[in-house]
Amino acid sequence: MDQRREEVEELLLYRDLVPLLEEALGKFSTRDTEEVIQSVRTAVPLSKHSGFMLLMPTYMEKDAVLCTKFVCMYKREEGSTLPAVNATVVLLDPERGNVKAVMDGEVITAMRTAAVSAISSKLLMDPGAEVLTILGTGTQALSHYNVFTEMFSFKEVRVWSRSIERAESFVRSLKGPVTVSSSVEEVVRGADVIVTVTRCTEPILMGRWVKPGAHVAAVGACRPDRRELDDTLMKEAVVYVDSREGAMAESGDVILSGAEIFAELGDVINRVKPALRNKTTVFKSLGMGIEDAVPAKLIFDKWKAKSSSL
Ligand SMILES: NC(=O)C1=CN([C@@H]2O[C@H](COP(=O)(O)OP(=O)(O)OC[C@H]3O[C@@H](n4cnc5c(N)ncnc54)[C@H](O)[C@@H]3O)[C@@H](O)[C@H]2O)C=CC1
Ligand SMILES: O=C(O)C1=NCCCC1
Repeated sequence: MDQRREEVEELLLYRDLVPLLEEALGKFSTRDTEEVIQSVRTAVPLSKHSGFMLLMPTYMEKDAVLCTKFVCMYKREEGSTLPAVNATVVLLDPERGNVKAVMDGEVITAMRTAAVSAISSKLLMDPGAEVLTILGTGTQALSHYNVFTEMFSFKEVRVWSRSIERAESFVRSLKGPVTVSSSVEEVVRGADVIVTVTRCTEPILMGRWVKPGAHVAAVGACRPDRRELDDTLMKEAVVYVDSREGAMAESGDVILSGAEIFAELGDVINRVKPALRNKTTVFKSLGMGIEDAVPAKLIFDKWKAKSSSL
């Protein structure tokens, strides 16, 4: 079965995905190999094309899910029409090893990443949070806007892009009211939740601008030499990650700042570590195979139910 983008879009809904991902993050953090086997992903450099291919195999024995994603990420010049991220998700039968489904991975990557950031915010933001800021105006910015406005009731949403024209054009594609700026400082001052979804390689978010007690979901800078956040923020905030091993291998913000990792999101879900909502918190997201395996099973099960009812 070959699931195209439109089909994935039709079958994958945040209201189904978010609780399943929360459960899966908890299972991952137990490190029980009967629940989840997922090593740090393999990164193959595509030097000629300024990119990487990431291979992300995952096995969830109890849930009978065997899955892998191939995702290629590239540095792109501004205005390039080529994709920055291109992904395919493959679901296999764990008993026989045959391929059950090949799915377009772009929507899965966009939605599951945003859903995990929303879970981090649900767990770690001030419950009275009113102001959301999104830094970036690409694919992830849109999926984050969609799930954050579906799950929470922010009074104000702000968006930043280096180009004010791009920010304005992004905002025109959204439903609700959003303010825009080309100054990072202006949009992050006073924000309760800040989402960083850029392809920058040097820090753009400075700790001195961040309101004490704010929550930052840091999604870009997924290579050991890339940054989105400065040392002040990384060292002053309480740092949560999706996977400790992943963050120590791949996150420039963690590795180069020398910041200490306090917990995985799954530790908070499992109540092994506290959610320090009154402190400034950073969730450093890198993405993990389990976050693709969960939506792949969900999409496949829904597709099967739909097909058998026809
Ligand atoms: N943590 C995770 O699970 C995942 C992380 N990512 C990462 O999230 C980031 C965003 O991904 P997409 O939205 O798919 O990319 P995109 O290309 O659609 O959007 C990137 C945004 O960053 C901006 N940008 C580019 N270079 C910049 C720079 N030097 N400084 C500031 N802004 C810059 C662009 O104008 C655009 O608004 C990327 O770094 C990507 O690698 C993507 C998928 C999953
Ligand atoms: O988890 C993923 O999928 C990705 N992570 C880092 C950037 C490319 C996609």
